[in-house]
Amino acid sequence: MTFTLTPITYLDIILAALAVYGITRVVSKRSSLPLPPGPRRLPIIGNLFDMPMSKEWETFSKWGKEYGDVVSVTVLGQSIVILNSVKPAIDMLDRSSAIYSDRPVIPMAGELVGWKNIMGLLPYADRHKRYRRLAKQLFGSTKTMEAFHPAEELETHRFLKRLLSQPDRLVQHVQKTAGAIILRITHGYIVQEGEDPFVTLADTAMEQFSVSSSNAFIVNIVPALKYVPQWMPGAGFQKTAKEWAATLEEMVDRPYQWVKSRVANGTAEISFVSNLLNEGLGRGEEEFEIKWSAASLYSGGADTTVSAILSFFKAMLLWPEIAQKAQAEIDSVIGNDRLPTFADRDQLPYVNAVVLEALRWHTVAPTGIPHRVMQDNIYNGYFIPKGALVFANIWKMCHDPAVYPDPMVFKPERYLGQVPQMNPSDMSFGFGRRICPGRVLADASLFITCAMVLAVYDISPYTENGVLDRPPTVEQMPGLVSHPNKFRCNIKPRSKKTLSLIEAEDQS
Ligand code: HEM
Repeated sequence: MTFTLTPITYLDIILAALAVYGITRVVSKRSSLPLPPGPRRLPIIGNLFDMPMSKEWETFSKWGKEYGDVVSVTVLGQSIVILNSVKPAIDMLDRSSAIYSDRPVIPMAGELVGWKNIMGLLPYADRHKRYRRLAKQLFGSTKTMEAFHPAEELETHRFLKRLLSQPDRLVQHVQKTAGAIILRITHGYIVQEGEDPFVTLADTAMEQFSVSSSNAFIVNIVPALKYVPQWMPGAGFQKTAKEWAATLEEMVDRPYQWVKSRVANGTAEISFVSNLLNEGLGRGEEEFEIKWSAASLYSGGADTTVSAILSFFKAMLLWPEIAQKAQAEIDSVIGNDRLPTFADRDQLPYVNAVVLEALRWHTVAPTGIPHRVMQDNIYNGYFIPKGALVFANIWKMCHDPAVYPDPMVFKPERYLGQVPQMNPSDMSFGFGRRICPGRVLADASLFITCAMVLAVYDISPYTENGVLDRPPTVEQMPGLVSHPNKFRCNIKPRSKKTLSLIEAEDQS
């Protein structure tokens, strides 16, 4: 796919700076209290040139060392507050969630393409609360999630089979399985082997989201440009926005119509959408909210789960002794006549600790999604202005040596024994009223994948023409959702017995 982007020039930046100059002055005069500390601001542009172009969490962590756990910068009049430890994140985003739960407006992705209707970008208002209520009914707790355990087990078994037939396509299989599980739960849809039309559509729309929410589009820096008509020179982004809006609409509507027709003829599987339609919902506004909240779950859940599962594979490659310890636990609890299931979970403390460590070691959403402050506020003597964007530096929280000694080492033992270290689920899924609504599903997917994969496969260094690969480097790639950097590995059945478990007919 090719994208036409509008390059940003210094003139653009200066224009944007002048446009917001007035706002800066108003904000800075609103309180006599100081903003939280941070790097020195220049007149008008503030910290524009201090802002990292990617991997923000690294710069944010450096600032944290210099200025403390609550840091602030200003970019073209926009205040940005960075929280580098759990305490201020809980104080502000959880305890004061009534005023810390809005989201920023992203002109290109949100307004022009239409992603503003997705849960993650909705303003904090009634519609957002209704979406969340719907999602909570579905998988708000381990109990409600139980209805979907058979589907999770079945799809993960299909994943094992795909790995057997094409072990070199790990990333594609993980992507397919994550999409398959969510589409099954939200729409009762079973993905096709090979290319699946709904998965392809969703992946295209997500790719477009990633570009349209970046500063590659100047309209994201100068929002007033969104009013420029399409025929004006330089307004090519309006045409792109129209095309991408059509993809998004299709991604939201097609799977919904698919379920609707099955509910009408009585052949729909149990799912988020079919449950709601069977309850008699689905007219006008309700229909809009059902289909957009279902699509929100796909867009929030597919890529994040992929990142977490890939990091698990990489960790098992780098720390084979940990994989062996987990395998010994699985063998002693389950034997090797069947695959693990959710019913075994309580008897597998070490595997559960591997799941937690995978979540911490590689931080899937290193800076979360920014929250926007809805009212002026004071925190520890600092002024937090209305409209400020608050980033939780989740990467730092998960790699703080004071909380997790040797933070780059994968050590599931951290969570076992008399004095376990902090549970990384407490921060990995964000905070307050915006906390990830898919966290119970994410945890379930991670557990069943780790348990089933370890039960039947050995993960070892890749060999090409008899030459062993060197251990992969450990790096988090840029992005709101960060994947581990590329690596390859051998994935082989542990024994003839486990091979027969992989090849067996589906259990569920
Ligand atoms: C390992 C997997 C996952 C991680 C680490 C993760 C992490 C996060 C984080 C950090 C946020 C931002 C929270 C905040 O603003 O404070 C978030 C939001 C969100 N997540 Fe997840 N997530 C994961 C899986 C999922 C899954 C499986 C789903 C859906 C099925 C999902 C759906 C969402 C949605 C819809 C939001 C937006 C919530 C809102 O704005 O109200 N996520 N997630």
